[in-house]
Amino acid sequence: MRDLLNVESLTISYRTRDHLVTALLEVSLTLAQGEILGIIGESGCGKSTFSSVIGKLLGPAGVVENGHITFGGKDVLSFSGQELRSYRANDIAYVFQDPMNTLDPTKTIGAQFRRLISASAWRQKAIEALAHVGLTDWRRVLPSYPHQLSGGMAQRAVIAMALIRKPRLLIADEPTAALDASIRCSVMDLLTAWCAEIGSAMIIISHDIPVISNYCDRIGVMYAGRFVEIAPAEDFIVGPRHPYAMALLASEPGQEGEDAVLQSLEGSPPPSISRAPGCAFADRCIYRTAPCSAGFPPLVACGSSKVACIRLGDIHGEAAS
Ligand SMILES: Nc1ncnc2c1ncn2[C@@H]1O[C@H](COP(=O)(O)OP(=O)(O)OP(=O)(O)O)[C@@H](O)[C@H]1O
Repeated sequence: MRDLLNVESLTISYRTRDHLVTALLEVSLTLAQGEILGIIGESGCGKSTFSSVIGKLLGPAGVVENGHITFGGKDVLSFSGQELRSYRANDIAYVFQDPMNTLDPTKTIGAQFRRLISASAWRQKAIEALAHVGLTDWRRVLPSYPHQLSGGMAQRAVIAMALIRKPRLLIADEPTAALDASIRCSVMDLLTAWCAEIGSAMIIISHDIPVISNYCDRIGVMYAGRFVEIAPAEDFIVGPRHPYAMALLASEPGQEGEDAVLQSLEGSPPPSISRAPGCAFADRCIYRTAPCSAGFPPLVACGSSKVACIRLGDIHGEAAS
């Protein structure tokens, strides 16, 4: 499969009143056309920064200190004016956690579709898009204001608006976290089915590991501003390699051992992302040794995965290739 997105050595900070706060450190990743990548990691590890910068949506405090992003071979960070507008309108789309923050509360759903589609056939296209996400009662939905819809209906309308222009990449940041548990699967089903139909790649950010493992081709685990493991979903779910990924998975309900006791992930991520040498997870890692503090391990191939840990051979009895 051809590459759609290429992120190379990306380092990003936020400017605060008196200093720079690091958010991403030397992050590299490739996404193929049509591929679904899930990103997991505790709060503050850089997931939202990573997803925002792909759309050049960092905001005025964000500083790209280093690195490149190419999308379809074009240099995203150099986009401005019409080129940036066209990229955001046609190539990528976002679905965020809370549909009420995405939709304009002062306009009906119909008016919001009309703003998106300039063609005179906007109504028919909107009806078809709503049907795609299971909202067949368009006579009710189109004249409704967002607050007149349930959370699930509003998120389906957001998905319809995101996919109606057939983006090449959809970024879904916690797309079902604000929805009732009973409809999460159906919303994920329709989101991924529609992306597959139009050949759109997806990046799904979620704290929900079962969701990520069910729907994604690959899983990227972030810790303190870096990817520490990137693995095919089916390999990851049966055997994560990085100690942080192992601990994350072991702390998931359903992963209790024979004693029926769920392991907890001790400690918490660093309050701010440090650029000091050494593995950022070492403080919490049961496998740490003195060399872990010497320099950050790069992501290296390990079977079909990439893992950033110098203790891989000792932990799993296998050498990184
Ligand atoms: N506007 C900002 N100004 C200063 N620091 C910021 C800003 N936005 C994010 N950060 C910092 O950048 C780092 C990465 O944050 P980011 O929001 O990308 O993480 P995240 O993994 O998405 O977290 P969450 O799961 O809570 O959304 C954190 O240390 C965070 O405090």
